[in-house]
Amino acid sequence: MKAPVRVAVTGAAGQIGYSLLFRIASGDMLGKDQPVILQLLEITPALEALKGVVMELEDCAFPLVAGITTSDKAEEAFKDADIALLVGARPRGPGMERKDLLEANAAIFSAQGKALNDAASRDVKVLVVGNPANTNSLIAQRNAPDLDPRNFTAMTRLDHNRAIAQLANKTGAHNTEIKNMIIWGNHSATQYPDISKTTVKGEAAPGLVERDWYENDFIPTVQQRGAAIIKARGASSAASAAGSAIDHIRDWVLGTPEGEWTSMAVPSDGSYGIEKGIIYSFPCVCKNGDYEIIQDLEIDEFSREKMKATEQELSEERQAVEHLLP
Ligand SMILES: NC(=O)c1ccc[n+]([C@@H]2O[C@H](COP(=O)([O-])OP(=O)(O)OC[C@H]3O[C@@H](n4cnc5c(N)ncnc54)[C@H](O)[C@@H]3O)[C@@H](O)[C@H]2O)c1
Ligand SMILES: O=C(O)C[C@H](O)C(=O)O
Repeated sequence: MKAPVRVAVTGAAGQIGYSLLFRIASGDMLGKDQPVILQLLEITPALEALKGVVMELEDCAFPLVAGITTSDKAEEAFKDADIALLVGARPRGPGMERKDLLEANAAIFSAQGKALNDAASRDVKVLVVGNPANTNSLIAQRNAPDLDPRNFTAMTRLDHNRAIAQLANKTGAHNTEIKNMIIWGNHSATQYPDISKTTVKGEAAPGLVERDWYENDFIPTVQQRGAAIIKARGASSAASAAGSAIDHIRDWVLGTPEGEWTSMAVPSDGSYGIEKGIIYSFPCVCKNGDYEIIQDLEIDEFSREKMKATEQELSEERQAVEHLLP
């Protein structure tokens, strides 16, 4: 039996939490042979609701759950955490952009960055889901100077999966027959879903769809999918967001499939001329518990412009929270 992995989840009584926890507990994230200890963080008024979620987790009698703790103190929830899923934050409502949440949510991520710095495992892998995810991840990272800055990531896997689903619908292929999608940049309406390197059943995707569909249907649909779900559901995506968080961590820990990449928002190292330090989504491969940005992909003028626009937005977000970046 493997030693249990400590997984901290914030916002554990929220809508994403309600889907995410059960999938982690069932082994979807770290494997069916990997026991987990769930360390759940909520704000004090939500602890009662969290108690109910824990009762349900207990009632599933999951073989892989080696322990569950709850707390309203970040240092307690992050104690020795190997993985931290930072979900707890305010979601947007209709008519809002994700960056409208920056002010409301930024304080959460500076406090949680400090708590991770003080309490988590020195190798903790951090995924920020709470919006605006990329810049919240930057805030947490900069408040955790003793941790590896590369281990602070944000989620664009949902956008990646959405893009695959759109292209699968259009081409009549199955999701699994679509490889090497790319989401560049911010988890926002400026993100750039790029199919220029994507294959569908081994064939280059750009040759299979009309350019007009790609530019005027596919790209805006993926960019606006979060808003479309809020409009239809009256609440932001939850089960699909949880599923993508599972995919992001699973690939990071257990590796991406041979010959394929995924999209992860990670600290830019200057690859593709993107400003160093911002948390920007790149095509990444994962191996041995680490990720690497795919290098040397050819970038045409159309792509360059779109990559720059989303970089620009992230630079502006960074400037807006400068006072929270020690
Ligand atoms: N990156 C993505 O792709 C993606 C996708 C979907 C949602 N989101 C974002 O995820 C976040 C959570 O969404 P949700 O639908 O679960 O929201 P929700 O309101 O249902 O749940 C959020 C939970 O976080 C808790 N919380 C608030 N402040 C906290 C703190 N300081 N510490 C711990 N917990 C805290 C709340 O009490 C609540 O239970 C939102 O910001 C949403 O916009 C991101
Ligand atoms: O769109 C939102 O505000 C929620 C989430 O970021 C999403 O993409 O579904």
